[in-house]
Amino acid sequence: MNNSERMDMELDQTWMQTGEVVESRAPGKVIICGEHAVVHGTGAVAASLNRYTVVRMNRPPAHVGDNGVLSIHLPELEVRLKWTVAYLKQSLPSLDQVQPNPLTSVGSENIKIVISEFVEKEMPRNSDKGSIGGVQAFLFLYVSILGLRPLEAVVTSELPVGAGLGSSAAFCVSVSGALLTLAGKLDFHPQSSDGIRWKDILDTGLDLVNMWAFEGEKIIHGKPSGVDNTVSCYGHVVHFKKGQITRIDGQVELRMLLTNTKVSRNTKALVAGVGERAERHPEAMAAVFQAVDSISDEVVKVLQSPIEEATVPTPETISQEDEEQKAEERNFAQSLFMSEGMVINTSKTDGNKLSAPPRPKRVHVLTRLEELICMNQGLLQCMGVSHPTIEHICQITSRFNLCSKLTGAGGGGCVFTLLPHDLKDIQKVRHQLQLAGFECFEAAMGGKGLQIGFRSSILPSP
Ligand SMILES: Nc1ncnc2c1ncn2[C@@H]1O[C@H](COP(=O)(O)OP(=O)(O)OP(=O)(O)O)[C@@H](O)[C@H]1O
Ligand SMILES: C[C@@](O)(CCO)CC(=O)[O-]
Ligand SMILES: [Mg+2]
Repeated sequence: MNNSERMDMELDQTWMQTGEVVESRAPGKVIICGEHAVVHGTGAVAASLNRYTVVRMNRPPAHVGDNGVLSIHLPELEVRLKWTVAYLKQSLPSLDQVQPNPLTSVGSENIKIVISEFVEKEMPRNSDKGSIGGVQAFLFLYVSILGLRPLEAVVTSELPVGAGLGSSAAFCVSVSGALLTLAGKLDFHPQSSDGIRWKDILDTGLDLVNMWAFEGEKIIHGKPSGVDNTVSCYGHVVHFKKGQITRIDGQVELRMLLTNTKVSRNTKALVAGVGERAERHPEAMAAVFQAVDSISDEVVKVLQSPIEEATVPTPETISQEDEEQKAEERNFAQSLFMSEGMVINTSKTDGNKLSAPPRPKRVHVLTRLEELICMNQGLLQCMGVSHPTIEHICQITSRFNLCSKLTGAGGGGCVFTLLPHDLKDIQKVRHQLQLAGFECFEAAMGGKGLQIGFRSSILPSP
């Protein structure tokens, strides 16, 4: 039985009441470039992934009152919890007295402390930190947005948890989306573009979801930049810097392979580790972050450039251009020829003149992107967040002239490999990765963000 069938069965068995049933789905993400540095204020480019976390919530009818229960089922964490509302009110008196205000997160810090103490007390002693963090984030969002009311929730996911694909953000976004829908705070586009099941949310509502999801991410992550929840919420490919987002409607369609190292890691610890390294070596790390920022800027330019191929300059074309442009292009051309195994005879270069290549060479924009991705992987090594398994995957894919880098927090998790459109032997690459013990899958980037689905009679009027 797959996840969705399991959820359906569960819903049908337990939720056949007349209450409201809402579904919410939020995508995972890949970071094309800029992770970690983005926490320190530089830019990152990220895209939503066609894999989702889905929440189903049932709010029983009002007459159920305090005899109703709050039940949370998180199958990915093997967590099932249930309390009567009466018990919650008795255990959390300070929260019972506050009227929830879904429109602002002011005052959240106090609620977080109360919830954290409650979860420590209620969860089994041997619970792992991941489960505790997930339950804390859920309860915090529930109390803040809906208050202490009966609710049944199941959260399943197509994303590997804790593997760099933004599972924590998809969790926070989908939970916030469902709760805000039940609280009546979201408005929907009259025409749903995904059939009757999924509705798109108007932007003001998405801003609200993103604000709450960020608060949830803080509980799981410690110090998130906000890039993961933003991409999961709004979807598409975005450039993110200091909370500012710019959607990139690029010309270049990206294909990628994701390989899971299966090495478990924790984003909170990795982000903290980079922060400590930055404190030990402030200047060196500032330079590393600055280099990542330049890479992100260039990735944006490449993604927005026309699909037609760029021409690598010949000596004739160079002589027509200004000096600065010449130097930049010469370096780029040299690095390309070198990476293709061609020998550059530097003695033949004369000042700004490039030794003549055999013939004018045309370079696809994807080649530039690949090079930037490799550079970013090198800088992530400098930050101390790579891992031998990540390096191993990079080596395997480089045998096929493919470029890979970690995505997300690193330290294990998933590696992302850019696939050229004309790549014919993808099966060979996959086979080599599988022989080395890795699991991989092809995924699409840049789809929609959060969407809401309704069951029964509560479809919003068009
Ligand atoms: N489906 C889920 N159900 C419950 N909790 C989840 C779920 N998905 C993620 N989480 C919470 O998020 C934590 C994993 O988040 P973490 O940030 O470490 O990894 P990630 O988000 O998958 O990767 P990255 O942040 O690098 O993109 C889990 O331990 C859990 O607390
Ligand atoms: C490592 C990090 O940069 C990305 C995790 O997907 C953390 C963050 O931005 O919050
Ligand atoms: Mg995360």
